[in-house]
Amino acid sequence: MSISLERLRRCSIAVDLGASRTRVYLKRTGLIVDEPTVAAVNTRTGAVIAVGAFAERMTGRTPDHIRVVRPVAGGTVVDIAMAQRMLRLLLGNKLRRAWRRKPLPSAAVCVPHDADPLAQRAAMETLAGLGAKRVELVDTLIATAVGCGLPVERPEATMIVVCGAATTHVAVLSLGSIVAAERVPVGGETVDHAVIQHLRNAHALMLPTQAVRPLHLVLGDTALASLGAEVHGRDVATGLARSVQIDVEGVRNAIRTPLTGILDAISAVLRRCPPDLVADLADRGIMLAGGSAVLPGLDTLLREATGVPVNIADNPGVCAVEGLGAMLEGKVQPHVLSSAIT
Ligand SMILES: Nc1ncnc2c1ncn2[C@@H]1O[C@H](COP(=O)(O)OP(=O)(O)OP(=O)(O)O)[C@@H](O)[C@H]1O
Repeated sequence: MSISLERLRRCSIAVDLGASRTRVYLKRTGLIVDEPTVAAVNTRTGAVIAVGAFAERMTGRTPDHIRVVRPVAGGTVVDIAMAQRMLRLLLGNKLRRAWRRKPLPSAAVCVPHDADPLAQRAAMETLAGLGAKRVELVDTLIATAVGCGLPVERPEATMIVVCGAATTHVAVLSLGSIVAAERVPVGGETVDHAVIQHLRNAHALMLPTQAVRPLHLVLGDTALASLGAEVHGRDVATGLARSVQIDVEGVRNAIRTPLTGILDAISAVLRRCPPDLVADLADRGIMLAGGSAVLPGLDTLLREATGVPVNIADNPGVCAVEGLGAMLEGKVQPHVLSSAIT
């Protein structure tokens, strides 16, 4: 995936279509959309009745004729038509105004490092269907590294761990390009399922998916965690509503188990790197990005297992689209990404 920085500067919007959230950056304006990648459809009429946060709130609470769908899975657009309808509604007037200013615009879109030609094509068609005359594809890892403000242009190793909803990417970058990268199917959703499974086994309680995030917030705050937390769900046996006081340590362990997959990916990447680059990482450490970077205990787990410093990016969820935005605005010097972007 090699594209020209000059062509990127001609793009008017940058899009990051994630399995969990969709982010859009409009040139000279900034981030204009940061919403869940969700649409609610009336199956009788085929009409999209809600998108984004409103549609996400409907999950698990809809009557038979309303279906909540996610057009992106694992970083790949799986339903192009639905992704276009969702984007159109999320952008609304903002898109029309931008399109009016520049009638033949180009758009840039992030795609996973290992996206196959079909996945790349799906991302291009999604944006082309919105009226973009040219669509530039940029590796999500490069965009995220730029968005985190990492000195990727230097001849020394930088390790980035991008922990999203469905997947985590681990990569070592040097001289503006990716030396080694690995993807594991572990992310925020995997952790949510592990927590739900734990409460089912330990407390015979079925927890709604939307109740997991408040639990993460409690676990991430030592003072709140020491007070414990009460969760509401459905009793597995009786089917009735029930509340339980959770065992904080048990939930923490449940979260830690799937996260060990990320450690395996880090080891695999390090094994493929030349020794000089691995030595650099002892000082520079690991940069954690992606929405799940703030999962309680992830940074500590990585720090303890690798023995190197681990930093969480500021606004970890939006690093990719902000990095892409910086390329559109011409804030990235050509020498910075000389080998990844020609
Ligand atoms: N405060 C938080 N605590 C725990 N998890 C969080 C928090 N904020 C976001 N997440 C998790 O981050 C994930 C979303 O991350 P991100 O926005 O990077 O996803 P994405 O880019 O759509 O996913 P992918 O990269 O897999 O396509 C969700 O699974 C969500 O549960």
